[in-house]
Amino acid sequence: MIVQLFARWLRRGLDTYISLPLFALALLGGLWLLSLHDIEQGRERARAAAVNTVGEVLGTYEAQVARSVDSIDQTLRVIKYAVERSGASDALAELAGEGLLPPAMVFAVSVVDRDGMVVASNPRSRPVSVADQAYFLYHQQRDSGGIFVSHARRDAVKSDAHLHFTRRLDDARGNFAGIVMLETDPAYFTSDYERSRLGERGMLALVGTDGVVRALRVGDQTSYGQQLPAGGVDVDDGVTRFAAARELHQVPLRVIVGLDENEQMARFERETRDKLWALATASLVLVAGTALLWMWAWQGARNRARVRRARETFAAASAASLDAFFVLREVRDQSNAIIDFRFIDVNARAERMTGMSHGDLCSMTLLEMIPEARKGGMFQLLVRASEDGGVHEREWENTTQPRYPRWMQKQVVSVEGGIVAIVRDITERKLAEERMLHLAHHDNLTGLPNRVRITERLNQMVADGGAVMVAFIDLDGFKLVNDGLGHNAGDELLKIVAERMAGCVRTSDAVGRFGGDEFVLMLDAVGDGAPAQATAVIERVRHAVLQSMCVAGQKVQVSCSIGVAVYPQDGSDAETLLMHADAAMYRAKELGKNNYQFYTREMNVNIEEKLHLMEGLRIAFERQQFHLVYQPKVEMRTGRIFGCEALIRWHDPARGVIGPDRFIPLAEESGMIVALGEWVLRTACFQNRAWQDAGLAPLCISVNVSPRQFEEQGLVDRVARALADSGMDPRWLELEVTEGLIMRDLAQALDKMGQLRAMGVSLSIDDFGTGYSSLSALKSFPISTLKIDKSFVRDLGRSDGDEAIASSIIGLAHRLKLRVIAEGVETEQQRSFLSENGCDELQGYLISRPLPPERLALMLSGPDLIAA
Ligand SMILES: Nc1nc2c(ncn2[C@@H]2O[C@H](COP(=O)(O)O[C@H]3[C@@H](O)[C@H](n4cnc5c(=O)[nH]c(N)nc54)O[C@@H]3COP(=O)(O)O)[C@@H](O)[C@H]2O)c(=O)[nH]1
Repeated sequence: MIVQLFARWLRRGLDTYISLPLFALALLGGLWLLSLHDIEQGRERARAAAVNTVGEVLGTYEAQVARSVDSIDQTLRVIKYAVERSGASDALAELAGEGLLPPAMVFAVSVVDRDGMVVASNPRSRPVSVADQAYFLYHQQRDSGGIFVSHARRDAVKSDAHLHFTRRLDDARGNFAGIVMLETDPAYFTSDYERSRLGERGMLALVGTDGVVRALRVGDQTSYGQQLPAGGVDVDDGVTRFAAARELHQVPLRVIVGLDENEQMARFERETRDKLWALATASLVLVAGTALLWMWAWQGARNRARVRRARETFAAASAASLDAFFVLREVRDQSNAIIDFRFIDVNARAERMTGMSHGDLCSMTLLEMIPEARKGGMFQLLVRASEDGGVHEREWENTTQPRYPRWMQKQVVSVEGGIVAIVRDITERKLAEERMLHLAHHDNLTGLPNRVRITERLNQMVADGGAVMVAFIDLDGFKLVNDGLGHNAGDELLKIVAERMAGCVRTSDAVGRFGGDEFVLMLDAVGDGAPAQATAVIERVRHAVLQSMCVAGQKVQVSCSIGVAVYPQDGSDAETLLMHADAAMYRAKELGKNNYQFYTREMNVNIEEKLHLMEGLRIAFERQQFHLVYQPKVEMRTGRIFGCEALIRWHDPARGVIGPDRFIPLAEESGMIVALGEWVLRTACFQNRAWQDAGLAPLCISVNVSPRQFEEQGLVDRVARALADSGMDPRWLELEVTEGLIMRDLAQALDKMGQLRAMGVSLSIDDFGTGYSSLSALKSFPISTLKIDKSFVRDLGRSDGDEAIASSIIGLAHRLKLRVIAEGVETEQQRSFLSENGCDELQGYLISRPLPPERLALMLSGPDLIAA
C-alpha cells in the first residue's frame, strides 16, 4: 500500500506539470540566493574600500596638519628665542626684517608680557590684555615646555574666532615672562578638503585631546567648538560616516576624517539596484515562461489523464457490459480515403457475439469479417462517424450472418484515434415488440385482425383505390350458446366460426373480429368478375357458419346476419363503410336473420328516425304524453293476482302509441331515463296506494329500473321519496333490475341493493338467463325473485334447449331460496311445463296483456285467473 502510494507520488512528481514549477522555483531560489550573496559581498567590498579611503585620506590629512602644526611651532620657537634674546619690542621687527615671520594674512603673531598685555604683534594691533585667556593662564601657571593650542575663540584683538598656538616665555632666571602666540583661522586646518575624495558630506576635523573640536569641515560648512565624546570620531549631524582618527605627536590634537556612508556606498547601491532589477526581470520572465510551460504541461497531463481514465472506464465498462464493444481504426488509401476499418480492441462480449477470439478479431479488418458490410450501410455509418464525429445509432436486421443475432442496435462513437462500435443484441426486444404489435392488432381469442387492424387495413385498401366490399357479420343465436353453455363454450364457438370464415376467403380478402360475436370481411372487388366472386365469398361464409358444431360436448348451431357496404359508392373511408355495413347487417337481422343485405340509403332513415324520436321524447316528457299500463302477475299454484308490472307507454299524437322497446334505449342514451324512471316510480307508487285506498287487496307493484337509472347516485333517495310521498308501504314495491346491470359494477350494485332491501323494498332479476351473472355472485344478491326471460319461455314444449334452460333456472333459484316467475307466457303448454317444473309465478298474455289502471282494478275485483 505504502509502496504503491510512494510510486504514485513519484510518478506524479515526475509529471512535467509538477516537476516544472518545482524546478523553476529551485532555479529562482538559487538565482536569488547567489545574487543576494554576491550583493552582500559587494557591500562588504564597498565598505572595505570606503574604510580604506578613509585611512588614506586620514594619512594625508594627518601629514598636512602635522606639517602645519610643526611649522607653527617652529615659528613660535623662533619668536620665543628672538624675544628672550632681544626683547619683545625688537624681536618681531628683526624677524620680519629677515622674513622669518609667517604671512600676516594667515597667521598673526603676538608677544604678551607677564601681565598679559600684548606688547608686540605682527600685523600690528592695539595693546590689549589677554591675562584672562586660558592660553595665558595655562602658561602662567605651569612651565609645560610645550605648545598650547587653545579653543577657537574671539578675543579683544580679533572679532572672529581664532585658534591660538602659544609657548611660554621665561626670563633669565627661568620665571614666567609672558607668552608668544600665533593665531590662525580654524578653517586653515580644513582647507585641504578635496570634494573629489571626501564627497559632499565628508568630514575633516581637528580635535583637541579634550574632545573639543578646534576645526571642522563638512562639505562647504566649517565650524568649531563642538564637544565630541571621548574617543568619538563623528559629529552629530545626522549623517552616518565611515570615520577614523589619529593623534598627533607632541601636540594634544587628533585629526579625524569621515566619509559619508551613503555617498561612499552610492555606487554600490546603484549597482545593487540595477542588479536587483535585472534579477527581478529575469525572475518574472522565468515565472511567466514557467507558467506558460506549466499550463501547456498541465493541459497535456489533463488530456493524458482523461485519455487514461477514458481507457480505464472503457476497459471496465466494456468488460462488464452486456454490449459488444469494437474499437476500430480507419484504414486509408493513398488519397486518404477510408477503405476499411481495422479492429484494435474488443471486449469479451464481442468475442462471444462473433465467436472469434480477441487475437483473431484484432488481426482482421471489418470487410474481412463482414464482406457485405458495404451493402448494408454498416460501412458507411462507420465512415460517417469517423469523419463527422459524434454519435450515430442504427438498428440492424441481420439477414446474412446466421451465427450473429437477428436484430442488433449499433451505436458508433467517434473517439480519439478511431471509433467505437457498441453493438447490442436487441432480438428479444424486437420480437417482443413484434408480439406486442401483433397483440395490439389482433384478437386474442381467434388470432384474427382486430378492430384497429381492420380499420387500418380498410383505409389502406381504400387508399390503394379500386372497389372494396366490407361485410359486417353478426352471429345469430350466439348469446343463447354463451349464456346457456357458458363463456368457454361461447369462446370455442367463436374460434370455430373464425376458422371457418378464414377458410372461405381468398388470399386477396381479409377477415377480422370486430368484437363480441361481430366479424368483418374485407373483400377485394376489383377486376372483372371480382364483385360476383366477392358475393360468392359472402354466401360461402354464411353457409359455413350455419353448419352445426360441437362445443362443450353439445351440438349447437348458429347462423349469421351479414351487412355489406361497397367502396366507393357507400362510403369513402373505413368508418363510414363499417357504419353502413353495420346498418345493412341490422336490416338482415330484421329480415329474419341468416341472410345478407347490401347497404341502401333507406337504411339511414332508421338513424334519422332515431334522432327524430330523441327530440320527440324530450317534448313528450314536457307535454306529459306518457302513461303506465300494468300487467298482472299471478301465483302458479293459486291463480291469485299478487302483483303487477308497471310498463310505460308513449302516446304520440302524430305517431300513435310508441312501445318502450323503441324509446327506452334512446332515453338511456340521452340520460333522460333518470327523470323518466323517477316519473314511472312515483306514478306506480301513487297508483298502487290509490288501489289500496280504493279497498282493493294490496298488490306488489314491480317497476323496471334501467342500468343508467340504477347507477345514478340518488336512486335510493328517489325511491325513499316516492314511497314517503305516496304513503305506500315499501313491502309493496319491487324493483326489477337486469343481470347485466348488476354485473357492470358488482360492488356498487350490491351496496345499493343492500340499502333498498334495508328499506323493505324487494328486488328481482329481470330477463334472467340473458346476462352474464356469475352464479357465485348471485348468492350474495339481496333479491327475492328470478324472472325467466320470455325468449326461453317462447319455445317451451318445442325446444329441448329452452326447456333445459328454464328448468335449470327454476332449480337454481329454488336452491338459492328464490322465487321464480316466468314472463311472456302465452300458451297453456308453456304454463303446464312451467307448473310441472315448479315455477312459482306467471306473467304473460295467457293471463293478461298490460292494462290501464282502471281495467286492472276491475280485474282485481274479479275471480282468480288460473286454477291450481
Ligand atoms: N326501464 C324501463 N323499462 C321499461 C319500462 N316499461 C317497459 N320497459 C321495458 O321495455 C321493454 C318492452 O316492454 P313492453 O313493450 O312493455 O313489453 C313488456 C310486455 O308487454 C311484454 N310481454 C308481457 N307478456 C308477454 C307475452 O305473453 N308475450 C309477449 N310477446 N310479450 C309479453 O314483455 C315486456 C315486459 O318485459 P319485462 O320487463 O322483461 O318483464 C321491456 O324490456 C320492459 O322491461 C319502464 O317503465 N322502465
